[in-house]
Amino acid sequence: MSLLLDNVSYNYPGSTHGLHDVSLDVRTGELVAVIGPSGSGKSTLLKLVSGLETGHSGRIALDGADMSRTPVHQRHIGMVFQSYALFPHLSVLDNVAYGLKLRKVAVAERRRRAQELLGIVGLGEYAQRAVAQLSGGQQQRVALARALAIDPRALLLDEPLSALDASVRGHLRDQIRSIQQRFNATTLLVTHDQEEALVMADRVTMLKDGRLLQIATPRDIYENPASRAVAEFVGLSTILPAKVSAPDRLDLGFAELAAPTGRRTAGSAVQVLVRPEHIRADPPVGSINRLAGRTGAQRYLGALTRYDFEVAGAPKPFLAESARPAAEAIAIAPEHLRLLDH
Ligand SMILES: Nc1ncnc2c1ncn2[C@@H]1O[C@H](COP(=O)(O)OP(=O)(O)OP(=O)(O)O)[C@@H](O)[C@H]1O
Repeated sequence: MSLLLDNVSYNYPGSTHGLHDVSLDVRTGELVAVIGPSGSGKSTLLKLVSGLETGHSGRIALDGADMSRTPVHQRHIGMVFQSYALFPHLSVLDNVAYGLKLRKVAVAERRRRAQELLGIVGLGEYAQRAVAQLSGGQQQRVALARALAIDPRALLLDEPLSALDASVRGHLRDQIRSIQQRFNATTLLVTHDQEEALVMADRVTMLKDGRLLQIATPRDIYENPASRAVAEFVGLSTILPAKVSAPDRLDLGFAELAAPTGRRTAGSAVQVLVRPEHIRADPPVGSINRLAGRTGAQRYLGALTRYDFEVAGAPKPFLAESARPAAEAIAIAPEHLRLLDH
C-alpha cells in the first residue's frame, strides 16, 4: 500500500497552526521518519492520515483511493503511540486481539492470530499476563503486535520509543524495524530523536512551522541538507556566514577557504556548514584550508573527543570531533564544506 499526501493543508479551528501544503509520497513497505521541532506539525500529520482529525484540504490517499471521507476505523491503519494506550484490564492476548474483535473475527481465529503476533514480537509466553505486569518495552511491543494484528494498510508510529530508557530503546528500534520490513508495512514514524530517524528510516522528512522542508534518505539529509534549518536540526555542525570571493573561493571574514561554489557568482552570500567529523586535527603546515587556533571546551566521549576549536576572528568556535583534540590547527577538505543558500 502506498500512502500519498498531496498538497495537504489543515488549520486547527480558530488558529493558523496546523499543516501547510504538505506533499509526501510513502512507497509500499517504506518507512518514512517525520522529524521537526516541537509544534512543527508531526502529530497533526499522523492524526490527519489516521482520520482522528478531519477537515483538511488536499488529498490523502491509500493506494490511490482518497481517504478524506473514510472514518477512522474503516481506514484500516495500525497505530502505536508513545503512551502505549493498552487496556490495563485485559490480558496481553486480548489486547492484541482487540482490533480483530472489533472487526468481528471469530474467537478462535483472533486468538490464533494474536498468539502468532505475540510470537513475532517475542512475547509468546506472556499471552495470559496482565498488561500492568509488563515492562515499558514489553508493553510497547504489545502495542506493535496489536497494530499489526489487523493487517493494516499503513502503520503510524508516534514517538513509540520515547518513554523508554536508552538501553531498551536501542534494542527495540532494531526489532521494530525488522518487523516492519518483514510485514512490508508502509510506515510513518514520528520521532524527536534524530538518531532514531537516521537509523530506522528509508527516508527522513523534516517539518517546521507546519511545512515540509525536505524529504531525503538519511545519508542525503545529513550530508546535503537543503537549508540551514534542516542542517541545524539533523546532526551537529558549525554554520558560519561567508561570501563567494571568486570561483571556488570563500571569504569568511577571518579566513579565505577553498570550497566548491558551483554556479554562484562572486559576492553571493552563503552559509557554510561543517560537520564535526570532517574537521581534521593538526594537519601539516601548508595543508589546504588550514586554520590555526586553539582548543577550547572538550567533552570526552570514549572513542572520540568532541571539542571547540577557536580561530582568531571567527564569530564562534568550530565544533570538531576526533580521537585527540587539535593542539594548534585544524583543516577542512574543500569537499566537506557545504554551502547553504537559505
Ligand atoms: N487541538 C489543537 N488545537 C489548536 N492547536 C493545536 C492543537 N493541537 C496542536 N495544535 C498546534 O498545532 C501545531 C502543531 O502541533 P503538533 O502537535 O502537530 O506538533 P508536533 O510537531 O507533534 O509537536 P511535539 O513534538 O511537541 O509533539 C502547534 O503549533 C500546536 O500548538
